[in-house]
Amino acid sequence: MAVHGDFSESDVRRAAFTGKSLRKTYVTGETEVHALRGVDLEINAGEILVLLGPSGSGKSTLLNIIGGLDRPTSGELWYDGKELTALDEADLTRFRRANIGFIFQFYNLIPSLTAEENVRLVTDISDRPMNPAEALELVGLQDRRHHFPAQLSGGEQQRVAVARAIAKRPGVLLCDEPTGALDSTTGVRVLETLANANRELGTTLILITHNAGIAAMADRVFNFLDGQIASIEVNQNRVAASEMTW
Ligand SMILES: Nc1ncnc2c1ncn2[C@@H]1O[C@H](COP(=O)(O)OP(=O)(O)OP(=O)(O)O)[C@@H](O)[C@H]1O
Repeated sequence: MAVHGDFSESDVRRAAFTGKSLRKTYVTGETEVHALRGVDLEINAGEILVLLGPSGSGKSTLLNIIGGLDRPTSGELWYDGKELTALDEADLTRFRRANIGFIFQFYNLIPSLTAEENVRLVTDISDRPMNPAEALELVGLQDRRHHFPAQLSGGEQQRVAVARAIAKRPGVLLCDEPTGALDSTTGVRVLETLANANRELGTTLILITHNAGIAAMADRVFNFLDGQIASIEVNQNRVAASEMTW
């Protein structure tokens, strides 16, 4: 897909996470669930990282902690030299607004707003956003910007969600099953737009999937098991999103 825009490396907020002994325990009544059991990690700025693992192994818990939506029960998390686990709520919210874009399985677009208006919701409250039209061009939807979500296919709606997430130029994109609701061809198109953001904007991309095929586009894969990173795979030869099928 062609990508236009005047983005330079200096536009990118450099990102690198370091996690030390991250634990998360959920307590419900008498029951304790150990969702993360002492996770140590390094996430490189600008990499594509895939989190794989069985249901309940802690992937979403980690993603939410990395994105500042939740806090670990214990342990430290650092981003770009700052300790996120030491921030108060207001500063954690500021970190999240400035640095993190989220993409979920279901697109969470506002039905009564056009594609462009959905993106504008984010750009209106960001420091130095892209123009919404420019963000939609990056995901190949410049011709659909005046369409409402109901007038777009599932894959197109997810690409609007990607445009919304990248429009504030976040250093990090966190994606929880971004193709879970899509067929293979449409899912590949969405992954291409994510890979484009990684390549063109230098955005660090962290992606949860149940689909082991998607791991082929990653630089590295964290394999989760029972609240821990059981193994890490390094892909010497990353496969282009456009060449993947499942
Ligand atoms: N808010 C919560 N309260 C209590 N337990 C929770 C909560 N959120 C998650 N858990 C539990 O923590 C464990 C890890 O959940 P998590 O959602 O991180 O797993 P996951 O690997 O993302 O699973 P899936 O692939 O099914 O999304 C699970 O046992 C889950 O039931």
